[in-house]
Amino acid sequence: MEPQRGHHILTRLTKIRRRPQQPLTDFTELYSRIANETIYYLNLEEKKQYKEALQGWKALTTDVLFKQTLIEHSYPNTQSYTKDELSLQNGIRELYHKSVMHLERVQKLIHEGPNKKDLPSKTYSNRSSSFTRTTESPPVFQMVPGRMMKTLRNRNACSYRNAYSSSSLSSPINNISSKRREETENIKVNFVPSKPLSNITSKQHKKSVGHDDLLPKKETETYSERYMSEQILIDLTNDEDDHDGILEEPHLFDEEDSEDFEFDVSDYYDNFSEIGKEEEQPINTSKTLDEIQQHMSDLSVTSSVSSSKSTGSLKSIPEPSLRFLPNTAPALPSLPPPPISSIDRASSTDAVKSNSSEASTIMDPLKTKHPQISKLVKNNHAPYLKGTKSTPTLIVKSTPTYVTRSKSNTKSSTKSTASSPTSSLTAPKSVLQKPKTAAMAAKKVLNSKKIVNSSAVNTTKKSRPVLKSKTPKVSTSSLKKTSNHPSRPVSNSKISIQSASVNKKPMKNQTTSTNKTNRKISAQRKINSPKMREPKTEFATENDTPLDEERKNSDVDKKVLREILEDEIIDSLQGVDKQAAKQIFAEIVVHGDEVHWDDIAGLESAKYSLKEAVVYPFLRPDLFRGLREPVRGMLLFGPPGTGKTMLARAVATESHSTFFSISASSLTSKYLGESEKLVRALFAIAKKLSPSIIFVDEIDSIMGSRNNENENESSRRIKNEFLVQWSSLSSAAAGSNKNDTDNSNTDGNEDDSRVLVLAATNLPWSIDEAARRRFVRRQYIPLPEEQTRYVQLKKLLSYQKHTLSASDFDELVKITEGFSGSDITSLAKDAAMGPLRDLGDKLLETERDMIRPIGLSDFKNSLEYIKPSVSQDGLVKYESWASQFGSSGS
Ligand SMILES: Nc1ncnc2c1ncn2[C@@H]1O[C@H](COP(=O)(O)OP(=O)(O)OP(=O)(O)O)[C@@H](O)[C@H]1O
Repeated sequence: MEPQRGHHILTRLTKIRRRPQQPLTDFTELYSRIANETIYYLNLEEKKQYKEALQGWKALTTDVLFKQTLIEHSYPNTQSYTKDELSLQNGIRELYHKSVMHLERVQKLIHEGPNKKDLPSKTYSNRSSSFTRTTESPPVFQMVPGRMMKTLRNRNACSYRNAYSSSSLSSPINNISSKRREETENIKVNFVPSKPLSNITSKQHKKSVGHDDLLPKKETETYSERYMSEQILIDLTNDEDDHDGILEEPHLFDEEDSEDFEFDVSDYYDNFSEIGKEEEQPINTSKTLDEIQQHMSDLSVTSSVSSSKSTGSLKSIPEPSLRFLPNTAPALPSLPPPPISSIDRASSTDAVKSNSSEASTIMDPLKTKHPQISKLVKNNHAPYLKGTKSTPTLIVKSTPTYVTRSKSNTKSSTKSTASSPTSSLTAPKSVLQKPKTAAMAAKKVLNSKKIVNSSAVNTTKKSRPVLKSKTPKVSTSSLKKTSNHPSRPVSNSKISIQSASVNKKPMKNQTTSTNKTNRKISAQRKINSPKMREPKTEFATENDTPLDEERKNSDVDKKVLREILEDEIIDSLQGVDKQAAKQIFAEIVVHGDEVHWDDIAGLESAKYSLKEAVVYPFLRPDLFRGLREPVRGMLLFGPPGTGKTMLARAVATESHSTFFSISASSLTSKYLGESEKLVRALFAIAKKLSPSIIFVDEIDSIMGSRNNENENESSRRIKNEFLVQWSSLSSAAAGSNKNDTDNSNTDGNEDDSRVLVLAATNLPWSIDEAARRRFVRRQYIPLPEEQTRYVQLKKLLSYQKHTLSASDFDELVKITEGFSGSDITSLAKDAAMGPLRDLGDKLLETERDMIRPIGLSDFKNSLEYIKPSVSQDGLVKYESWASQFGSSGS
């Protein structure tokens, strides 16, 4: 028994250790915060301070969406969320929905309720968003972290003392009146994150799931009504837990607490729903619409809406169903724009165009900046945000499987639906999920989709499994939209090569895969299809033209395709850790900011080398075989700021290859063995998506000399794995055994060889010898020569007003001797500021055209403090290493 127990403990420990993320604390904090604010706004409602409450609910809903996105952005690996984390996440959503319901209710009361006279005249313009709060905040209920854990585990024993921290009270943010403090001081919060709001509701739902969900709902239903009638709240405990109630199980901690008044947020909510119903009066719908719009334009969180469009679409919607729509859409706080992949560029440009023409007025779920949110609101689906590291973007994902309340069912449904556990937890609502960031991968599929359509009949590789089998039928318009690289030469063989490139085996379960894909697509289509749409959605999109519909479908298709592709690729990789593969996908560089040869001044020799070594072989693989096979490694070395990274990016752009940008940190994991898995996954995916470039900036930090005694075990392992994988590229090519005359490309493995490790370093001498050997080409990128400096300066000033004559340029070229490309850019930027500096404060009033042009004097002034960053001594070292191991690339 003992050894067995020990084994179990070890297994658990290993699991814990390998868990790469821990969002529990963040979720706990967020949950605590929502609960606190909720209590406060409920108090306001109780006191009939509806305007303040409305502002609060709005701010809260917006804030929750934002915070949740941030958390999930930080912890994207939802699959490894623990039960507690999922429970909290679910609880957060539950409270969020309740907040939306209250928002509606309060709006209704403000505009149509009998208590208009109770409304305070005070306006709270600053409370339109939680990000600009300046007025009072709710009191803070301090959570004891351990207690939340206990609460979750012992769902029935969960009361919290309302503990105020003196600091929070004294802070301006939490500056509440002493009276209110007294009122709330005795409140104790009973956090039951996963507790269903009412058993009746759940039961009702259970009954209705089979048939009612397809029937049209009453037009007059509000978001809250719909939510109440449709929700399936996930409870990770079983039913009994709910029936037991708090009294049946003693409090496991702090018995003193139980003497105080206990407060259950959910109960409080429910009570308020009741109160709301009592207080509600029949509403004169005909006169309220404009009022609501007007009022919301004053109060709501900003969102981009075309007022004219909005009015148009609103008019087309029967009023009863509209009345609460405008206020239920959670407005997203402005987030940094995601890097736009070439795939999305067209659509995002459209979005930007349309948004720019729209006036910022009211929150209209039908015309928000975030169409997916509006779609969800239209469908009355609970919005759920997920963000990638860099793109807190939303996409709709259908979750066709219903989740029941039993543990086992929850598990099975998790398996059977999306990869993210949260997606199953929120079923049957549509889920907003993070987009996959494998933009390049998606591009390939989307491109290949085009090819499949056009060349499927002509393809010579009928026997090989082609991506067609994985590619769902999509509309031709979507295909047109997605082919953003018309000039990109993609061989017909590419598709089959891709699907068969790893392990040279046909893709498993070809039919299953097709079916799965089609199911996914059709599930998404169903959401969009008018048949499946619920009444509100139909009203909302009544005016949609077939083109709009087509566009929506194609957007959904693209997103689904991206997901499918990533899943397919990961599934098809054998011997590769799935988590590591997902992480590597996040490393794929999105071609948001392409660099072309012309953008780089000079460096002609380096450019030619790169073309010969990488670009031509990638574009004409048939010519580069046998003796002419392309190199597997190329090193760019030289002083900092000479354009090495630019060159690498230009190579990626010009060779139309998948570009992986890897740094030491992205391969380093503190968990034992994880780094090696990452390296293996990196090379496997690079082969799968070939032609690929694995670009390693500052390669010396990964591939430093192995003789270094200070090197730790982990980096040694990464290095060894990297070298092994790198070698496998060469052997794969050598194994292909092609000769120059063999022009057939039926082998299907040639793309494996189109993987290049491109690296850059400022310290070439510290690279390990084994790695140096693999860099067949070592290109020195020196400081720019006169001609290069001239070209660069000309380029930099080409879009600026300047008075520099040819002789001024000559002078500038002379005085910038020893400057790197980066130094010259800095100098030009600083000189361009000269005319603005002269203006001083007048800058604010001066018209753009009145600003004087840049002159030589500006450059001379800037030269006072912009100095060359590379020393002459350093240059000597580079040159001697270049003459010994490299080739010059000026
Ligand atoms: N040949 C060039 N043509 C145009 N711009 C250049 C050139 N070389 C450098 N620059 C400018 O310098 C900046 C830095 O270049 P880059 O990052 O490619 O240098 P690097 O050699 O990779 O530097 P480091 O070794 O420090 O990473 C570029 O963004 C660009 O503005």
